[in-house]
Amino acid sequence: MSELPDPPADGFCAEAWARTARLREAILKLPFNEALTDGSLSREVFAFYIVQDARYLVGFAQALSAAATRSDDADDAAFLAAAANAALLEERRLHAGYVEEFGLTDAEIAGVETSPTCLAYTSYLRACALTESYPVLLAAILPCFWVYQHVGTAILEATGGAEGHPYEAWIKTYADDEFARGVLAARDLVDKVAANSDESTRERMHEAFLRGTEYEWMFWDSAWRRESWPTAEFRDR
Ligand SMILES: Cc1ncc(CN)c(N)n1
Repeated sequence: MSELPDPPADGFCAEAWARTARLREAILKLPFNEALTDGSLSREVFAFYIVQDARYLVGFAQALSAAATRSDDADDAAFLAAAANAALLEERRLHAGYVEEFGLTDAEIAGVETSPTCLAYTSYLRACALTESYPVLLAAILPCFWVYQHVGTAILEATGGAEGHPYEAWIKTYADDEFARGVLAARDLVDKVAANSDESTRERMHEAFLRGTEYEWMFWDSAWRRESWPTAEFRDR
């Protein structure tokens, strides 16, 4: 691992991270992440997660693109637009590798309904993009970067480098220095925007950061349960 600069010890992000410590601990202890760590996670559950996540990434990239259009700083807009591009191309390429490895057909993927939690999380990000201020939108997006880096790094450490692990590519993507640099850049941007916001906006940013982190917990939990719509049996089509 190369040297990465230390993130600031104070500011919005440090406080948001401290306020969500218990939730993050709970994320690492989720059955999905424990099974991902010890390699026992079934292909069926991981495949379900991959299909949902590919759909999630479209909503995430739309929120990032919306944030890019709302930034009046050219460098920040370029960072957000590049992050949207990376979510749509690089992360979805990772998914495509698993789709090929598992031999999932287009028909099988199309047959998996978008889960209530996946729809709720992407709808939340899209709603923030449409109705919230730029600082609150950025705070809602940040857990998508930061929590994944945290989980990827924790699993890499727990597996002693993930060599030969069944989910090695996934673990290494999110524990990678390049991904960590993106997280640091996102944190710098959020800290800068928060420092220029008033107190009530900063409080709304904390609420959005918490909500995004809660959705991260829910996303892994819903994948573990292969969540479906409890109302599906009442549909007339
Ligand atoms: C649900 C979710 N959250 C975050 C990430 C990392 N971009 C992701 N792939 N999926």
